[in-house]
Amino acid sequence: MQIPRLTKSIFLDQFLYMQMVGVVIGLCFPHFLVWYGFPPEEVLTWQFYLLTQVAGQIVGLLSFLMISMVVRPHLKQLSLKMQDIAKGLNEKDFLDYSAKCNEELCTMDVVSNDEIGVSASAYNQLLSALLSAHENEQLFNNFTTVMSQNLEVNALSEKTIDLLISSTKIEAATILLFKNGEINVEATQGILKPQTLTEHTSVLDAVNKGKAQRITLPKHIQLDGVLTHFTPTEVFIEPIEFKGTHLGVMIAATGSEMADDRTNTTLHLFVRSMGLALNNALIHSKFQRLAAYDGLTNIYNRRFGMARLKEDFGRASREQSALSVVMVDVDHFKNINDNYGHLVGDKAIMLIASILKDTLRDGDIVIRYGGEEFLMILQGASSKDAAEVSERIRYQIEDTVFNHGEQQIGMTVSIGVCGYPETLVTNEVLLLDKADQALYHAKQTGRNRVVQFGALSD
Ligand SMILES: Nc1nc2c(ncn2[C@@H]2O[C@H](COP(=O)(O)OP(=O)(O)OP(=O)(O)O)[C@@H](O)[C@H]2O)c(=O)[nH]1
Repeated sequence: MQIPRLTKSIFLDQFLYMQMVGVVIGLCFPHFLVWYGFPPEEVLTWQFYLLTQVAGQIVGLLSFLMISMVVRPHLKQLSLKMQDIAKGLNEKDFLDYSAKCNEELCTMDVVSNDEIGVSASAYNQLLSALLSAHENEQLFNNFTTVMSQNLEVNALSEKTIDLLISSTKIEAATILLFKNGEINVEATQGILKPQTLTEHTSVLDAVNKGKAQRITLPKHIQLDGVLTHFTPTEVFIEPIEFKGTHLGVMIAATGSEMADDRTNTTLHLFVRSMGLALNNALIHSKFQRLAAYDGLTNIYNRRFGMARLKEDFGRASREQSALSVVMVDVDHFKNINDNYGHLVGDKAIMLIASILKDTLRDGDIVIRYGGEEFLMILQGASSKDAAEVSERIRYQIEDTVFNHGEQQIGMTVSIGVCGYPETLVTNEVLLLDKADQALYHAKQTGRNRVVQFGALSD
């Protein structure tokens, strides 16, 4: 039953109704006393009426005060806390509010099982739903940033695993990707021997057939040291796909605690969204490779080589460290083309490129500089060191016989070397130019030779 509202305040309405009840009680009470046996001449007097009216008003007032004292503080607490949330939501960064929000500060005490208690507990549930929705929003924002800011497959995979482990119950994870017919470990954290997972049937099923698996391990089964450093409770094998193409698989394991809803949702969302981001990253790396490599020899092309030389020279001149460039040119290469055809010439170029590549140390690079001309950048090598390496290369090429059917084709190279800072040049183009002069000298003085620029100028 709804009692009509008299004012805009429920508490004021309550007060007015209690006063009305007081008036009615004050009017009825003398008649009740007559019915009970009191003499009418004593109780049906205006003085007695006045007295009962006053008593009725006092009872009405006390009842209003009691209700105000019992109910009002709870409602007030609820309204203040709700105002706090509203303020927190309006602020730009809800993060501050949620960080400050502890049980004492934000939650309501549930002190009764009536509507007031139900409101308090509904408020608490709403608050925790709001905080967890906000946490999820933050997490997905971070994930979107990771996806949009990382175009490298490796960085993207590593950062996704970092985020997954830091924000869910997942404690170890590995991302395996399918590339050039092989499954490779792209990023891993907390998984022992991730490489062995590439042969596991469940993993192969995920990669080849897109089959997801969730394995719950009973508590008594100890898998210590097999998959992770800890005892996993659940292992997820989730295929990573893009438009039906299987790109790879994410393997994730929870630690002591089972995966909660947030972990499940996050894991699935990450895996689903990663398909697109990884596909973009793979395309990007293919383009990068195409842009940096020479199609015939699969070594760096001139464009990439020049950019790299600029960087290396900049570092060497800043740190005053050694850097040598070596120009290698095949002798009378035109004859090979003329005598055996261009296809054989191409194979000969490929052979020379692979010999050069195999001779170099880690960190040194070989570039196809022109048709049958190669450039090598040797970091930390003096001109003397570079000449020694060049001499080995010259000898090895001279010693290698290139078989074409029945025929055996011999090749030689001429090499020009220039080293910084022995030859004190101001930029990398000048350094190259000096090596080119040394090469020219090698050609002019009979070919199949190594010439150092420094020796030239002496
Ligand atoms: N097959 C093949 N030949 C190429 C390629 N690039 C350049 N050449 C050939 O390499 C030859 C280079 O000839 P030249 O510059 O005259 O030099 P060379 O015959 O090696 O003589 P020297 O350098 O003076 O010892 C030319 O015949 C080019 O056509 C290539 O990618 N494939």
